[in-house]
Amino acid sequence: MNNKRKPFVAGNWKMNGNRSLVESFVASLDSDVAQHVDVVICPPAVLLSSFNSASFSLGAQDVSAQDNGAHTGDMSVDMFKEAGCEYIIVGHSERREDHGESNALIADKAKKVLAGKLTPIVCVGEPLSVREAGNVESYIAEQLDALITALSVDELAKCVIAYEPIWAIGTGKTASPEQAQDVHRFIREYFAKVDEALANGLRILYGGSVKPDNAKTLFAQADVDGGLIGGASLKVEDFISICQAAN
Ligand SMILES: O=C(CO)COP(=O)(O)O
Repeated sequence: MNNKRKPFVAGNWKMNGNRSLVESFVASLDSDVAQHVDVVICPPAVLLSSFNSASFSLGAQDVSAQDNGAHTGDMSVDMFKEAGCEYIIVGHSERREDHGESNALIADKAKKVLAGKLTPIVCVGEPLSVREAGNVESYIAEQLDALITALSVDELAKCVIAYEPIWAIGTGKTASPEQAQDVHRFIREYFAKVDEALANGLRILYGGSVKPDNAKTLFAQADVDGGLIGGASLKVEDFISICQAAN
């Protein structure tokens, strides 16, 4: 963690949670937790309207790349904005896998989110086979290239990047702090080739089996600016300890 960049912790509830979980978060997550950390909860879209708290921000888990129209089941940036979202996750590996989302589509989505003046949290990360073959950097570079091609330097500077190795998501196999730092450094250096100031200011989150007992060492890495938390963001005490670890 670098003290020039404000720490950031986002909880991605995925397809989990209900109104009673929302209530426990609103009751327990007070503004002390979010004093020095940007705290975001990304619940399923239907739960967004149940949140009423000024202590943390809201995010969506995905968005359409279209403005409106005949796209059954999709939701637009404007809709999420009206529902109180400040952030939208795009390119999560589960969206890439379950819905065949391409790097180009994800870059379009990020551009649309920025046009609506919200912040995209853009996910990248490799499957185990790519890591075992020693191709992590070229794989991540290809994911970043689509974004760098579609967005201006000013737009890129407004993004948050999340590195989520697929083999670490929901598996309990967290990347070691060194593995996380190696890829985070690579990502920052890759952006530095575009623009140094952009790279220095960019917040890069780690995601993949972050828990209260490993958060502190992960967040202590120089290029890890916080986390994107799945399973542990469904337990309010665990999520609070992870936010505290980022403080
Ligand atoms: O995919 C993730 C967050 O977006 C990480 O999930 P887990 O924390 O459950 O591994």
